[in-house]
Amino acid sequence: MGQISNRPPLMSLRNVNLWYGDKQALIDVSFDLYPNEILAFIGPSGCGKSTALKCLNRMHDGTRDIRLTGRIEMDGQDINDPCIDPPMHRRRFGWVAQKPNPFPATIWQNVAYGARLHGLMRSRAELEAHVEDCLRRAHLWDEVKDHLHDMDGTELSGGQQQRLCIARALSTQPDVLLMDEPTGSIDPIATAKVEQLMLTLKTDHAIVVVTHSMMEAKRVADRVAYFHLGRLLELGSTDQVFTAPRTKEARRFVEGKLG
Ligand SMILES: Nc1ncnc2c1ncn2[C@@H]1O[C@H](COP(=O)(O)OP(=O)(O)OP(=O)(O)O)[C@@H](O)[C@H]1O
Repeated sequence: MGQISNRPPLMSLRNVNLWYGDKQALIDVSFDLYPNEILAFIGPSGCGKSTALKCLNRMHDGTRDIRLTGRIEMDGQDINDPCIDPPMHRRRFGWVAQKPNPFPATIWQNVAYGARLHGLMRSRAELEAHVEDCLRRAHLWDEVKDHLHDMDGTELSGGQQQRLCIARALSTQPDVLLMDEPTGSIDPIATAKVEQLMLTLKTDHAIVVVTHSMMEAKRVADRVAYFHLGRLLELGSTDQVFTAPRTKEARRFVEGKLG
């Protein structure tokens, strides 16, 4: 499945099937996720990209009428094993949604929340330094440093809000960032900033990004997974999937003939 480094995979999915009630949304999906890579999920609407993303951090837990078979491992351990504590598992992931969704709270509180919830910092001074570090890593510090406590996250521009959400996602010191169309509702300049940020963040995190933008996948992804009607039809280097797709469905999609 297109190993990209000598390091073992951080996550492995094997023969994963998922049903919403009677409807099967994922069919026999297998792939590995490596540390420090950006893996993009592409494919037509409704093909299972977001569903696959949510399997990684067990975001489906608690959703009614869902059934999952197959095996999902992280660091070699079955993530759905009863001995895994779901909140502890979820802490290893940062989630960034399409629409920026900061909490209706100050910029500082938005970023401090995750670290506080999980008791990650030992003192107020450590927490202050951590909030600054997350905001710097999200390329937002210089724009907000004078308004950490007197401005709500919701008062920032759309692009700034999305970088705030990324800073918030970094707060729990995740191994993996899951991004569901992170530039889908921001303007081109803000998009360029978020894409640049993703390329910086992969030095410390694996990133899985769902995108409808072929250009974005080409600009940021190391590997691309093409989903089609619930199946992962093709997985390869970004260059291979875009220049020499192996399946006719992926070829039609990257040529813009299948939406
Ligand atoms: N909570 C749910 N309950 C029932 N069916 C669902 C649910 N979520 C998704 N589905 C269905 O599962 C299939 C896969 O949906 P999913 O959102 O994963 O696709 P996607 O590739 O991310 O789509 P898009 O690109 O439009 O966001 C679709 O047919 C969708 O209607």
